[in-house]
Amino acid sequence: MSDATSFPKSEIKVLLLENIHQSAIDIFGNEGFKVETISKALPEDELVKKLEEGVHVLGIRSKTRVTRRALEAGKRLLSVGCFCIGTNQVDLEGAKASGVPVFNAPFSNTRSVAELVICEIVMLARQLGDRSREVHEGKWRKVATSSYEIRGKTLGIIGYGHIGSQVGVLAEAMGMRVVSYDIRATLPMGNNKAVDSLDALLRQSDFVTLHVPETPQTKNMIGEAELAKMKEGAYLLNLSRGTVVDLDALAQAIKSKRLGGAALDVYPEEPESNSDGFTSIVRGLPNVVLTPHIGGSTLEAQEAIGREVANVLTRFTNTGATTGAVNFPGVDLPPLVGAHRVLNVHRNVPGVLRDINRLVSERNANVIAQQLATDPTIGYLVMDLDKEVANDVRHAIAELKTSIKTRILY
Ligand SMILES: NC(=O)C1=CN([C@@H]2O[C@H](COP(=O)(O)OP(=O)(O)OC[C@H]3O[C@@H](n4cnc5c(N)ncnc54)[C@H](O)[C@@H]3O)[C@@H](O)[C@H]2O)C=CC1
Ligand SMILES: O=C(O)CCC(=O)C(=O)O
Repeated sequence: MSDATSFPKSEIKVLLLENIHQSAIDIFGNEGFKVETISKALPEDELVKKLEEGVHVLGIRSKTRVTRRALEAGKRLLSVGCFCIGTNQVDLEGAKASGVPVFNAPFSNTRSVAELVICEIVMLARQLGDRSREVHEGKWRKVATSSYEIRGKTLGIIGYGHIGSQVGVLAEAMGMRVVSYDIRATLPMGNNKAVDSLDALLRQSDFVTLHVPETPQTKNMIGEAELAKMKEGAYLLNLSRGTVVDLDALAQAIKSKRLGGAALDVYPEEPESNSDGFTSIVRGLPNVVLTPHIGGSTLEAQEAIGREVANVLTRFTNTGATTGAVNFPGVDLPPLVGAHRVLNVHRNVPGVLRDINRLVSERNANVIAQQLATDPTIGYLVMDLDKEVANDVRHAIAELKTSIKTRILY
């Protein structure tokens, strides 16, 4: 039996973790929702406890793992918002199976990441991290050894999506030659040349930068074998996800001087909050720039992400619209006028629509508007009905064995 939900706005509980920007808190607050904020990521047990207490809208950034167990504990959970680009931290299939759409901000921090990549390319080429640290320590090493211009050098971009293509455009403006590798065909921006294999990219690039999502295919996609294919003295940048690079192999390639340096913003294990310490095999290596997952951490990006994700979550809560959800069939819906709206997520199995239509017609309900979107596993049906019968229809549909989540909007 599904969990039927309908309530006044003041009873909608929003839980925001990981220092989500005030712009989001303001949007939810102005909407009349109840907002609780916690500045760090929650480990699974604590998240389960919070969700069991009755959270309707959960907001996270990249660190909180939203597991199937957490989703199953969140009986009242309506939606999850990732206030970032990556959604690998959420069990997306588990969320879908629980009738919970997951939203993100697909490009509000793109430019911030791209700018940091360009900055770090110059840093690596000039050994800026090391020179700066030395001067802070009172050492004056004015040397040109192993310092280069980036003009005319080749930048290899792995993952030519939003961030990768922005990086390419900026790098060309700095006089670099740009090549890219992606598993799908993409529109090359500027003079970028797509190459047809990872090998080809690794062998010709002076700088290699990674902009792929965390997936089973990208896990350790840069390991010992791939590092061995890179040019002598080349540089590696990873501002995507920590699982993409084998850090033991990277540390070895730096120590043996096979690579000239690396810039890392993400790690396989990251601290949950700013007060936790950080240990890694790559700490203390020469010409290795380490940052604490700040690729998207600019005020501009955080403010924009806060607004963007809070708005889509609010729109889903108020209208049922799932446009932009990363794990759910998309239904774009206008605000509700002159009717009640029944929203039903169901298992996509034969006979489900027949059963729903029977319940509607038995109640003599007039369907004012109806939308259905499906994928191979679920269906999302939205019906605007006469006010007199809508609640009765909602309860009857919620009782169907095929229903996953059913709610009504007044
Ligand atoms: N360091 C930070 O603070 C941030 C990190 N990120 C990370 O950057 C990643 C990329 O972001 P976007 O460019 O917005 O994503 P996107 O989805 O626009 O682009 C990713 C590209 O990678 C390609 N790709 C996927 N698997 C691949 C594979 N095995 N080999 C080659 N290419 C592959 C895709 O086809 C796509 O074109 C995000 O998934 C996120 O993990 C994003 C924002 C901030
Ligand atoms: O700073 C954050 O919230 C995470 C940024 C990130 O990795 C992303 O947007 O995917």
